[in-house]
Amino acid sequence: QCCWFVRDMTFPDQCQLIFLRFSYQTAEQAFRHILNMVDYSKYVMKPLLGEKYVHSGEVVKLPLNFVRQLSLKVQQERPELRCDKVMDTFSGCGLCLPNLTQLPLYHLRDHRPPICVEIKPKCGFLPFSRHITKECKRKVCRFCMHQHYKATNGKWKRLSRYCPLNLFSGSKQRMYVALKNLLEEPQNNLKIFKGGELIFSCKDDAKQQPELNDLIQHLRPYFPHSNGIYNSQQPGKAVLNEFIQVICSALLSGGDSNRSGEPRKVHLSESRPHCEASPFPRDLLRNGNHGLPKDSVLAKVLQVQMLDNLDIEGIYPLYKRVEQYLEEFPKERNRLQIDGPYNESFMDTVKNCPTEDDGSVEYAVGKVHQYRVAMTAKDCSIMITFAPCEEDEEHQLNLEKPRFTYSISILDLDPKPYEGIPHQYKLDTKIVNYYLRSMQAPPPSSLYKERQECTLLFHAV
Ligand SMILES: O=P(O)(O)O[C@@H]1[C@@H](OP(=O)(O)O)[C@H](OP(=O)(O)O)[C@H](O)[C@H](OP(=O)(O)O)[C@H]1OP(=O)(O)O
Ligand SMILES: Nc1ncnc2c1ncn2[C@@H]1O[C@H](COP(=O)(O)OP(=O)(O)OP(=O)(O)O)[C@@H](O)[C@H]1O
Repeated sequence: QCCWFVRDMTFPDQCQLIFLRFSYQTAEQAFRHILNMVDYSKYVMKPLLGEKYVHSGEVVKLPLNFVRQLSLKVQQERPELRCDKVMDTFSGCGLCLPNLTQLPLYHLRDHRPPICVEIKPKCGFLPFSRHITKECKRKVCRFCMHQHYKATNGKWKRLSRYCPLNLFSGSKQRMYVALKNLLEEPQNNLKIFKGGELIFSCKDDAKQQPELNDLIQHLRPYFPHSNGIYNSQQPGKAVLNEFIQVICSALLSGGDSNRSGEPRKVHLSESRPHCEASPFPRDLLRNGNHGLPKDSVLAKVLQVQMLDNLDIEGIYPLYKRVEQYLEEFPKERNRLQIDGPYNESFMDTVKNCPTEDDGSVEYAVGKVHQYRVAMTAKDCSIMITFAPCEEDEEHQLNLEKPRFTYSISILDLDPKPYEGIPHQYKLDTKIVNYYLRSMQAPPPSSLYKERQECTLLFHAV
């Protein structure tokens, strides 16, 4: 089943679209831009992240009258946070994608529609570049530092306890904590859909808290045995426990097994594996070096994020080298593929960039390309869609009970603009400075949502 799709909304119908919000001088330019996006997804992100996770979509032409009507409808229903965004109603170009909140070929054998969990995990490692000048960047992750800046500038009213390093740790306990923290304070990092309809996300009114009890009611039919067998005092919590475990299993599944049947693990991070801003018992952190299964969606995303091995502090001088060169030789912009095309040759530069700086513009361009690709992976989302399945179905999550069929995709794989690098450099400084300042005067505890006691219950998975 597909639907008309426009950013934060879904419209049940026959097909699915995302409209661009950029404004162009000509429809031709808009068409070329959207084609560029599809090529980037197809020739760069898909080979890096894996065929099975990426859906590149198809550029389509639409009647302008239809686009205008749709734009009016969207504008009325847009969440307040996104009211600064507008749809392109002039070019008539759109991107047609499968509806990832539904399962392909899932015909409602069961009365329970698919549940889809969308996670925007953000950067899952601590930078290890020698170019870093602020020591705190080696100890506290960008997401946790950024929370303080976002709270100060009013993007969010409360701080999130979610830490990407816990999610990407490969440790079930730390992943559990990360997902629990996302449920407590979803911000723009967690959305949940049921049958394609959004049922859980951050509230439009940032002061309001998302309703966990409503979510539990939605999920209860999917985990019927949690209602009584264990934890009979708190069946709601048992439902959430099981739900989190299903998400963890999906995030760790990869289908790649060595001879013993255990998934092969990769240890990607060269930096310390935990963030000092995320309180987690030391003994649990010491308890084994987990790593992620090689083909898991988290390993794929982290691997691409780590193409940023110089950090913005190392990239900015290289960007300036490129800028200086382009000032002298403006026609070289095309040869160096600064604005695409995103094809095999662009991908070659990303993959085969030398490790040592030889002072050339080619080295600088290669590192800048790698950085931009890593930025896409730091801002993408993962969608896990699952539904109850029958015993003999493929792609089952390896849980004793209940059984789910599932599909995992990575979305929002737009190229990040080359011109955005100076902004990234300034933002990095601001984030660090706000963090250091807020550490001198620690934030009032009211900035955090009150902690709810939540028992960790583990099943064999
Ligand atoms: O810079 P960040 O880490 O704040 O990420 C931006 C996101 O903010 P977040 O921190 O996830 O709330 C930001 O998310 P929102 O639109 O604010 O939900 C965008 O994804 C932005 O990308 P773009 O500039 O629209 O292509 C993102 O910008 P990029 O840095 O990825 O270009
Ligand atoms: N193929 C899809 N199927 C179902 N829902 C989707 C699909 N693509 C996107 N969405 C939903 O729409 C939201 C916005 O999509 P997306 O982030 O790709 O748009 P964007 O314009 O690039 O946004 P941003 O400015 O935040 O990067 C996603 O967070 C997701 O909830």
